[in-house]
Amino acid sequence: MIAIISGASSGIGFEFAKQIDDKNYEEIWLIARRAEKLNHLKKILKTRAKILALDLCEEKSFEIIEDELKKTDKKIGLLINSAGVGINDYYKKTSLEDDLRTIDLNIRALISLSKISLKYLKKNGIILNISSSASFIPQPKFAIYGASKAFVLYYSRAIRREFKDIKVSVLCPNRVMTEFIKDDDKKTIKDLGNEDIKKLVRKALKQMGKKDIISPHPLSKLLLLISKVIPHSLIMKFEKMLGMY
Ligand SMILES: NC(=O)C1=CN([C@@H]2O[C@H](COP(=O)(O)OP(=O)(O)OC[C@H]3O[C@@H](n4cnc5c(N)ncnc54)[C@H](OP(=O)(O)O)[C@@H]3O)[C@@H](O)[C@H]2O)C=CC1
Ligand SMILES: CC(=O)[C@H](N)C(=O)O
Repeated sequence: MIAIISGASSGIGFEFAKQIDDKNYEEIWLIARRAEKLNHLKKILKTRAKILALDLCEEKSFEIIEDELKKTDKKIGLLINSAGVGINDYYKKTSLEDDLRTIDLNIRALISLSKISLKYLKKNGIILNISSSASFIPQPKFAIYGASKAFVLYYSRAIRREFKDIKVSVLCPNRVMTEFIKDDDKKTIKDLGNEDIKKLVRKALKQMGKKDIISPHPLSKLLLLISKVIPHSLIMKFEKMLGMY
């Protein structure tokens, strides 16, 4: 049985790889562009790792992954779609190229990897998609990213209900200090909701498959609740007053 992690070269994907190291997978497949970071991770892991240094914004990467899956006799026990990008800025300031890249990675790559994996997932295998607390309400000054994560949330919840033999969960972290967070983003009110990456991943591994939405941070939980009971227009107005956009 193998585990596949996209976005394994840093941040949340990297932490997942470390924490599943003792979970009896025969192999962990590590996907991201930076081969040197993946090689470093491979050296740390006790489990045999396969490095797939690929750009998931390129179609041919998925052919390569599928070829590898065809070659192995092992089934997938766990697929973690963690690769993701996002630019925290006003829509008029981001380039179209970056906007489309966000969609390509956060949406197209995630559904491509999931679709390819379906045939190779073992009975009761798990797909864990990484969305975000930014998926709960529209995100002025983070519009494309927030919308891409709303896609991941809705898509994951929907397909979970279609499958009998595959478990799908969606993780919605609040804010995690990884390479994702740029220096300019660091000092905001969002700092109040910073997650401990180890704790986040530990909880996700415990709840994946069993729970539909996994949102361990108390602020994430609160935001999810608020997003269900208070009109989004009012929440965004409040965020404006707090200077969040
Ligand atoms: N950090 C945060 O506050 C939060 C993050 N998230 C989500 O968690 C996920 C992981 O983010 P995080 O770990 O924080 O960020 P990082 O920037 O640390 O990790 C992103 C990962 O995606 C990979 N990646 C980026 N572009 C590509 C590409 N074109 N092809 C293949 N891999 C790519 C990167 O590897 P490489 O550069 O080597 O290709 C890296 O491994 C993302 O989906 C993010 O949206 C959700 C909520 C909060
Ligand atoms: C980067 C994230 O996804 C985070 N939840 C945020 O909204 O800052």
